[in-house]
Amino acid sequence: MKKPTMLPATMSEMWATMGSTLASFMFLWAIIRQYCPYELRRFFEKYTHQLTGYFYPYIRISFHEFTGDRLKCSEAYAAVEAYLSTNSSKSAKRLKAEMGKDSSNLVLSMDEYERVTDEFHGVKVWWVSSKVASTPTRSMSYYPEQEKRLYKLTFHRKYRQTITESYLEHVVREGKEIRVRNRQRKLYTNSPGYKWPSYKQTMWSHIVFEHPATFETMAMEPEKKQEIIEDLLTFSKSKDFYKKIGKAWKRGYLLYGPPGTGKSTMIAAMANLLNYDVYDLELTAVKENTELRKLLIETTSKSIIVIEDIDCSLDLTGQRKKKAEKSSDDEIERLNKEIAKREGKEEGASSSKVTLSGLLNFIDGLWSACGGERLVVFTTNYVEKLDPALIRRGRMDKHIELSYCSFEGFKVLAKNYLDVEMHPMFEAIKRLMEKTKITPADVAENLMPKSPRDDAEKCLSSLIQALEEANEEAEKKINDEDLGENDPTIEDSVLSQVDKETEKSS
Ligand SMILES: Nc1ncnc2c1ncn2[C@@H]1O[C@H](COP(=O)(O)OP(=O)(O)OP(=O)(O)O)[C@@H](O)[C@H]1O
Ligand SMILES: [Mg+2]
Repeated sequence: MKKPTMLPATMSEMWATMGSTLASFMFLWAIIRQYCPYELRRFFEKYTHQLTGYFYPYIRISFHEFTGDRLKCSEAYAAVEAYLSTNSSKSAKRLKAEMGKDSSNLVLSMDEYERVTDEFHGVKVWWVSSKVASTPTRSMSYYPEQEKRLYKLTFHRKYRQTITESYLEHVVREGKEIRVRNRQRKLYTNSPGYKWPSYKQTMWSHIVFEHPATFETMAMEPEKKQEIIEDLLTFSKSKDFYKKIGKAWKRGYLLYGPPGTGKSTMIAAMANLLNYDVYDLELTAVKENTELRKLLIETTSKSIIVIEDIDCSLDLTGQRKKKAEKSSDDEIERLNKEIAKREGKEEGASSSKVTLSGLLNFIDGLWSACGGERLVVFTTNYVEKLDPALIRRGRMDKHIELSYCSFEGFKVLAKNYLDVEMHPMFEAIKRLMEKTKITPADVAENLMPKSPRDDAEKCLSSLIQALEEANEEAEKKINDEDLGENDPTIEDSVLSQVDKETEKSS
């Protein structure tokens, strides 16, 4: 017969014994930690882990924020973060709030060291967000300790298969969808003030990308516009095709043309069409090739990497030119160097050591394949100055010329700026445009109403006036050139002007 009164006594005795055993063990462990040599401690730790693993029926999976020695933000971590942002906001008690897409909604996610439970097909799991201090690797040992964030997933070992085979896939899939839904597109730039590797977690700084340009608002020939749109859309849907042909999923565009013809505007329109982020790479702020590679690795998928005015960014021009191929460009360069010398700047004083081969590697080297789904866009005003190696197909797959405004282009601008599709003044504008070069930027400026009283007619006549002036100026220039060709006094006057300015400033 059972003695019911005995049970509580036995239980309490048992707890008491267990408590004191635990306390003794912890005391012993504290002594071991303090006095034992490192190897012996490792030995104890190893066997303690094995022992707890034997009795403790739970499995834990960690999702670290960075993979590959802090090289890249882990996609799994980002997916888990997004998944938990929706699923934890109902149950977590401490939440973080961030702005969501279009700055119109707040996105909540669990705060550090917060714990939430989730259920999947009747299986209960626990998620904890945590932080660990990471000791810097030997190469980075002069940098202070950094914190690494991670999520830990805990579940009973009998559900190992369900969790690893179905639940994790479900988390990543949903997380990615949520990320796309909440994503605010970003405009990144590499800030020149930081040294690599910096205390910051990433080499890019960003703001929300909010440029309103679209292909609809761009002034260019309709067929050319359609061709570019189709090219971009085909690229974005060709994941399997690129895999089949064994090519990294990326495409290079070279946009060239005079200033104010819409190169930068087109990049914004591309980003808006494809819903991509933009990485505006300031090449002159990059110290060396390794830094360039690091920047590349940190870019994410679905993005456009932009290098504007590539001819000005680096001395990439003429490196492979033969000496015999001297052109008038070389003459201009010589003049520029002379001016720089007189202004007290040393020749080639640029602090950037990025080389042409470093840049070529950036575009299509082995590292360029990481990330996938990316456009690389170069812009230049002087396409003929670029090294052919840089712009050959495969690197810059599509060359797009943006040129002076055509009548078709003007009609798009007139519709955008004035809501006018037909007007009797169009005929005169068409005639003038056929013989005068005017950039879309200049047309746009003239069509812009300058006061509330400015109507379509006022703006159109201002454009006609601008066109007539440009026409006169062009004719005058031609006449002057005929008269003063190869005038050596021009060079002298430029240099003496610089001399005067340098004297003044000193
Ligand atoms: N093709 C175009 N369609 C519509 N607007 C244009 C176009 N080209 C220029 N613009 C207008 O002119 C302004 C300047 O254009 P943008 O900055 O794109 O020129 P760019 O070719 O990048 O010049 P740069 O070579 O000097 O960088 C833009 O703000 C835009 O409003
Ligand atoms: Mg530009």
